[in-house]
Amino acid sequence: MISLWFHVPLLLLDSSLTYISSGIVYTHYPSDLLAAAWIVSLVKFLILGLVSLKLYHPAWVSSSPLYVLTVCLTPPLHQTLRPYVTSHSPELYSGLSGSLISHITLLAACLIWDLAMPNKIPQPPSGEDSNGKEKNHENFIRLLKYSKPDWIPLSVAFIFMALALISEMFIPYYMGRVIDILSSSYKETVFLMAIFYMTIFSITSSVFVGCRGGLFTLCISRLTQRLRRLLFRSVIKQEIAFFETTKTGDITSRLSNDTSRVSWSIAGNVNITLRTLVKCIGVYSFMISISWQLTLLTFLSSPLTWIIQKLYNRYHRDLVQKVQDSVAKSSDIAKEILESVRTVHSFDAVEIESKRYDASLDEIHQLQSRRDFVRALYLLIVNLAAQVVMLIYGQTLIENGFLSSGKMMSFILYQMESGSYIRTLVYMLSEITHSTAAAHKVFHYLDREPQVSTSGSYLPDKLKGGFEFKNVTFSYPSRKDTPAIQDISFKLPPGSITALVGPSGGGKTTCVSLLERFYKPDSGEILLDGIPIHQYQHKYLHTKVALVAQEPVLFSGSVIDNISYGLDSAPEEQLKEAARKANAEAFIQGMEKGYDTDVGENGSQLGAGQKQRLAMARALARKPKLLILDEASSSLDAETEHEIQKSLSGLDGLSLLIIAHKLRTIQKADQILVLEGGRLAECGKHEELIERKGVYYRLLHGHILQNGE
Ligand SMILES: Nc1ncnc2c1ncn2[C@@H]1O[C@H](COP(=O)(O)OP(=O)(O)OP(=O)(O)O)[C@@H](O)[C@H]1O
Repeated sequence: MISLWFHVPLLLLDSSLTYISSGIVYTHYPSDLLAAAWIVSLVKFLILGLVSLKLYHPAWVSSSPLYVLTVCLTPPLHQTLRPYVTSHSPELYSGLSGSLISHITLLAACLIWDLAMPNKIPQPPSGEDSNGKEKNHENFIRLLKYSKPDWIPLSVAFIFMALALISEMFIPYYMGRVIDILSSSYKETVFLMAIFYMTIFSITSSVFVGCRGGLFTLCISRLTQRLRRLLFRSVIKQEIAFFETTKTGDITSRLSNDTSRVSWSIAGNVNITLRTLVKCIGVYSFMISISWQLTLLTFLSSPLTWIIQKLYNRYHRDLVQKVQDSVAKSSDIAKEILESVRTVHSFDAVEIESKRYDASLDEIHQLQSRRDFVRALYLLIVNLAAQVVMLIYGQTLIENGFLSSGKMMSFILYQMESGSYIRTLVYMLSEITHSTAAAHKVFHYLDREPQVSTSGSYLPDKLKGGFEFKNVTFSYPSRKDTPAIQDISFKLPPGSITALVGPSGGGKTTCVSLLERFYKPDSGEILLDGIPIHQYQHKYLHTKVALVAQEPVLFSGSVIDNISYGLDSAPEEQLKEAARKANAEAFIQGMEKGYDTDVGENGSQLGAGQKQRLAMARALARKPKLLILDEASSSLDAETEHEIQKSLSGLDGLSLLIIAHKLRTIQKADQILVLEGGRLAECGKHEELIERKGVYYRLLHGHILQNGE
């Protein structure tokens, strides 16, 4: 369990280092054993930390630098706390005994931990983790590339950032000078100069900060917009199955939350990280120039801050993820309820649904409160830890005349800033990689290729319009093991009328979806004039096959906008002609603004029959070769239905594929295809099928009994 190759070299190196460095430091600095102990531990940490990285550490030591840090911190911490606990003053450790004590204590602690909680032993990083880090790195580079078009405003922003930092850094320095002037011999000109410089640096830093902030915000919003545009284009072209297996909430959350998160990670977080890094360097230079001893003490507290920050980051990140998930869940619930508001009302479930939404809001609130509480606690601990040690030691330096109170004041101001910079740096370094995890989700959609290819390029000069299903079998992606249709073959000759009938679940809609290329057949082929439909140019095919669904979707906008939907340019006369054929002209002209009347969101200002006729006009406006009417006349009265059929049958070369439950309307069809259980059960004319007394006969018989027709 205990790896000799890890512990023995560390122990030997530790004791030799303690021996040598103690000798040097204590001889040069005999008056303060405590400070010397901390300096020795810092030196040891730097050397041992580097060496330990090269040693293979046992599985139960989660990280070798952490192990070394604990070993190095134990002696000076012991020395610091000793006077308070035992009233003995700090004393010199001999090299080997000091190291042995800390190593043995730590080993014992590890063993007890190991025996008490074997499952909590951290595992060495797996290949998957390092892969993940690599991926994050790649994502980060890719994001940088997306920011390339903004390189000019970004560069200017960085220049403003540097100028703002330089100005900011002089402010605490001049504050200290003011205090020194006030507490020693007061000279008005010197005092006024110090105040003047302070004012100038304050003003310039504010101006530069404003310019920098404005430019960064501009770049962030431009990047967000760029990502959203690309993502939307990529998502919208995916095949229908993608939308069936992916929640809409998931997609909208990628579009709204993740894209802006990603932009922040690149422009925002990189800005903050660089700014903090430069500030850190500047602040520490000023601090060293004031007192190197105090600066060293601050450095020593930095690892502690670092560990606390690391732990906090991990916990905080999980919480933030949970908050995001619960927000997405809550908006999914709201969306679902609002979309089915009619059902909610008709079942009088308003109260139940309101409570369901309330519960989701409560969950968000609880998680957010927990996140804020943890943050407050963490800030308290971190600030206390850093300040106390430094203040005690600073007081000793002032008493011994090594430091003026003004300089101490400047130092405190710098030190307060430095602590927050270190925390920000650690936070940001992990936040950048973490935000690129959001980028990973965005890129996943961005890089996704539609499973149903839209790359066909065949554009015939002339099209007869004969469709054919050849041994087509298909199962939906969500039900791979149950085929929706099996080995179906039939032909739709140009200019013919075909009816698809059959019991519910027989596979009628599936055939239509395959014709529309919403899905790709698992086997078999669908041909148009003898050529597989996937070889035709996507847009061309969709002008030749038009669908009118039972509940057509209209878009907010005018009547004419809806009829011309998806057509790049179509003469107005062609659109009106389509409206006439769909028997829609009379009701359109009866409306206040005629063709310019707004139909409302999803055509809410139209009745069901009007919507169907408008959808039919939209389909006819593209001059299709095959018009699919999926229960498309269910909301029409018999007279309108008859009118439409009459005008459609007059269209040269147009084939009709009618899915109808009203079997009366299809009796004149050239062929009737009966689908049952995903198979083609019967095929023929109405009279032939009646004679056969099969599925169609049973369906018709049942239908007559039901409707009394
Ligand atoms: N999106 C889908 N995902 C998974 N299975 C589906 C999907 N759509 C339909 N199915 C299944 O495929 C089979 C054929 O369904 P289809 O909708 O094509 O039948 P239909 O004859 O049009 O029925 P109806 O007359 O009720 O509309 C059914 O078993 C159905 O449950």
